[in-house]
Amino acid sequence: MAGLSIENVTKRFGETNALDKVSIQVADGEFLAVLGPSGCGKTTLLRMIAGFETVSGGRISIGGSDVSTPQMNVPPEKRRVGIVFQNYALWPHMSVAENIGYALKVAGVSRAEREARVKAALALVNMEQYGERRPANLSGGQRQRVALARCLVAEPSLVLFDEPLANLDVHLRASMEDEFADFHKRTGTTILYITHDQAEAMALADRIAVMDHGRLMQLATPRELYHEPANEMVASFISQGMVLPADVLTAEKKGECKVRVLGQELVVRCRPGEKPRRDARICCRASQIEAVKGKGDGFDGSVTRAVYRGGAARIEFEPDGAQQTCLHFDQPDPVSFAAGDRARLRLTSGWLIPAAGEGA
Ligand SMILES: Nc1ncnc2c1ncn2[C@@H]1O[C@H](COP(=O)(O)OP(=O)(O)OP(=O)(O)O)[C@@H](O)[C@H]1O
Repeated sequence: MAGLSIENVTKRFGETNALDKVSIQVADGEFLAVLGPSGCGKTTLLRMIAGFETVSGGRISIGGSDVSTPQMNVPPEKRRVGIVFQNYALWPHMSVAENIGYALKVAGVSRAEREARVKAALALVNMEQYGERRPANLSGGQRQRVALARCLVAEPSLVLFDEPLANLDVHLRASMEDEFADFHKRTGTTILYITHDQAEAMALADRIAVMDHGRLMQLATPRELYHEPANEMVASFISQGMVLPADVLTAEKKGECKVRVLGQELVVRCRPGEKPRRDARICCRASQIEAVKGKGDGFDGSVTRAVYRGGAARIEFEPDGAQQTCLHFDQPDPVSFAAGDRARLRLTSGWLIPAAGEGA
């Protein structure tokens, strides 16, 4: 297996900057997810790593050797990059074993070696007993495992997953997530996993690269993305974080500072070196909002929506004088809030979003 280095990569399609100076280092054996909304450049990045697309600027190297620069492009078949697509593209008239061994056959690998490698690849995805089956007689999850085995048989230096679970139903997705995680643990394969599903990325990846409009917004562990988003996009994209205007009142001390938000003063976590400033933003989570009884510290407003979801209700709330701001939190049973109710809320904590330009 090998590491992957993406350095300052830019891709232009006419006027469109599909990727803009993206840099991502994937360590040998790491599982890295690339996450972002539709059109953020995920597929373009994957196609460039695989060699199907040239780079306009920057450099891509695999295992320390350059494979893409504006001057040269190592062809896909010479990169030893495996790809698992969302549509498995298995040959229906071939058995599972034939599907997996086909590329080896075309490459002139002897029958004995082919059989041994197909058997080993089937074992890697826990499909030893299915070699003689036709793809039509497999479940969606099993087909995806065959597609993975077919990619592994070529002994790739890294494996790219292109939204591999997008076609599966919810239950199967969950069990395939477990299988992929297990597979990664067993084999130590370097994996770059493209998805727009953040739950999937969080469940699987060591680190996640969040992209938006062709730019890398933040590259961090799932926990860090959730607790310490580097900018407003990541704060609101990951787990529906709420972004609220704030004034920073005190300088950072022991990773915290005092802010004023919606008229309430509170202490939030922050990066080292933060200084008092106006027009800042904090990110807060549903679990950091609570109802206040009486006239304690907090802010008044109206409940705009209460949706019961079994065991708890999601309450949406508009603070007085802040029409653009919608807060949401969960109220466990017994649910008392209803649309139209007046209420007083307070924030219990939050994260001060670094000022623009402070980097990911
Ligand atoms: N061949 C092309 N010619 C022109 N523009 C392109 C081409 N391929 C991609 N783009 C543009 O580049 C941007 C990034 O597209 P890309 O397909 O990489 O996004 P994505 O994140 O994979 O989106 P999705 O999740 O919807 O597949 C988009 O604005 C897209 O319209």
